[in-house]
Amino acid sequence: MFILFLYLYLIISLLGGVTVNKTKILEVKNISKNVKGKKILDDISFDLFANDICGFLGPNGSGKTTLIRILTGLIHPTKGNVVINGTDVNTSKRQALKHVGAIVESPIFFSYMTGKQNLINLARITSGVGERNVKDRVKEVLKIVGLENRGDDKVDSYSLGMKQRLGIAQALLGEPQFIILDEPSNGLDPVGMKELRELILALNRKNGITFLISSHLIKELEMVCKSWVMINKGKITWQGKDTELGSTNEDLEQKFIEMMTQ
Ligand SMILES: Nc1ncnc2c1ncn2[C@@H]1O[C@H](COP(=O)(O)OP(=O)(O)OP(=O)(O)O)[C@@H](O)[C@H]1O
Repeated sequence: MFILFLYLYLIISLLGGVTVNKTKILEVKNISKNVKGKKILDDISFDLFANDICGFLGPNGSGKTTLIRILTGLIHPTKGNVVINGTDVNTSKRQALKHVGAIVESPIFFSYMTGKQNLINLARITSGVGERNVKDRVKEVLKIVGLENRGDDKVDSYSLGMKQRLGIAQALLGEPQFIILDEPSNGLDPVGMKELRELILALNRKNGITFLISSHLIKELEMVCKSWVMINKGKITWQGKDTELGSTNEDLEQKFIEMMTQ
């Protein structure tokens, strides 16, 4: 009898463990956005759980950047709520975004300064890293993104891929649990895309960082993403996990094509 109870206890504990890992990082609840009488987002809802890498896929003009601007508190939704780590972005923006790093559109740097100087200035203004720790943290993030040997060079000598990695270094300054990237590989060559992909996968695996990555390029996302939210004309057309797709990449492409022709 005791063994049976022990067995049941172990099963319940294990199930409990699974539930703990299912921490909700992001809740997008019935978001709509109207601009100048035009409905740009229409009742968008989805959740994102810890340790996921979610591909936010949609054709040009489908509303991806608008939603990301809402998630990062840059604009308000017309209706609905965004909750990050249990805190509403609309009512407590600072708290909600405390452990969120984001690159919305292209990261902006002063090109006449070095990568290191840019990061030091940003860390002082935005990251909440104490002055004594700023230089150490900057050194750390430059190493994580593979720019430790280029930190003393001016940003205008960087390739686009390096600028994008510097953008991720910037997003990492505040030790985020969740990173939002809007079209991160825009304009990158295959080498830059590969480096970015490897960086995202490493940050997810080693540091447990959750990602939401928007793009209109399936090929770019399919090698890193574990779940998907697809939108077209401001509405979700499909959302699900990799495991819900078949074993081939064509399944995802097929979903995207079906979505485009709806
Ligand atoms: N401030 C604005 N005023 C008017 N229209 C806007 C505004 N912001 C966005 N839109 C329109 O909303 C739609 C969605 O734009 P959004 O930039 O969110 O799409 P997207 O999916 O990010 O596109 P892309 O992949 O081309 O970056 C577009 O038709 C765009 O023209």
